Amino acid sequence: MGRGRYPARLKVTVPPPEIAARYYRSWPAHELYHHPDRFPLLNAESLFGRNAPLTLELGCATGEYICTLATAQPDACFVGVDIVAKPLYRAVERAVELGLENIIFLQADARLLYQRIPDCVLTTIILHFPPPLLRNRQRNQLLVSAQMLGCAERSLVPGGYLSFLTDHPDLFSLMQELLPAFPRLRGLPASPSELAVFESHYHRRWAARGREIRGLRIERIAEE
Ligand SMILES: C[S@@+](CC[C@H](N)C(=O)[O-])C[C@H]1O[C@@H](n2cnc3c(N)ncnc32)[C@H](O)[C@@H]1O
Repeated sequence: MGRGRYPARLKVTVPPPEIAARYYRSWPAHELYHHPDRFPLLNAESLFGRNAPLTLELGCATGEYICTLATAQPDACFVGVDIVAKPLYRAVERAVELGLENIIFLQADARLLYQRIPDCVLTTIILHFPPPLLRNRQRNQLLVSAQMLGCAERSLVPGGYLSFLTDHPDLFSLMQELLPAFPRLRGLPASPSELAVFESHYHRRWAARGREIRGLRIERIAEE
């Protein structure tokens, strides 16, 4: 199995049209790259038709974690993004099983989405177990990047935060190296309870193998 992508053997079915219309969107990379204005802005108003706190998960895979959050916070809105469609079909099944009305899954390259996120619209960004750096030349494919942090600094509301977890020491160091360039973001160590939330496949997987899980709660601080 690839280290960064979800298992190709995952058995899922494409959601029927009426379910897909409710829970699933696909924004093709080529079109998003060349014609970003053809896509809606990523905020609660345009995606859910209401003004509500919005949480975005980057690389949500089968949506285990974000569905747990959406169940616990029915008044807030949630968007799970993944570049691969198959795990998102499973995420949609999960949302249907749970009867969720406050979540959408979006198949898109997260790195092309940042430009569609307005300022100060997100209360939380989740980045748990993003793919690691495998080779140096893949550096521009990383989700841990200055581009992502620039988006977080701009799009999080003051007091909002980015939850970052990884089992990969190099990715953790990279995040720490990048952070000082963003004066409105402050990285705090993840609390023991944040590190112990085993609500995702990869969290359980790496913890079961005894890998050390590192995390940061990166807060968007208010202007002076
Ligand atoms: C290791 S999995 C982690 C999944 C989940 N967050 C968890 O904790 O179990 C990384 C996920 O990131 C997704 N991913 C990788 N690059 C991406 C990108 N550029 N945009 C969106 N998703 C991406 C992969 O498809 C995969 O589902």
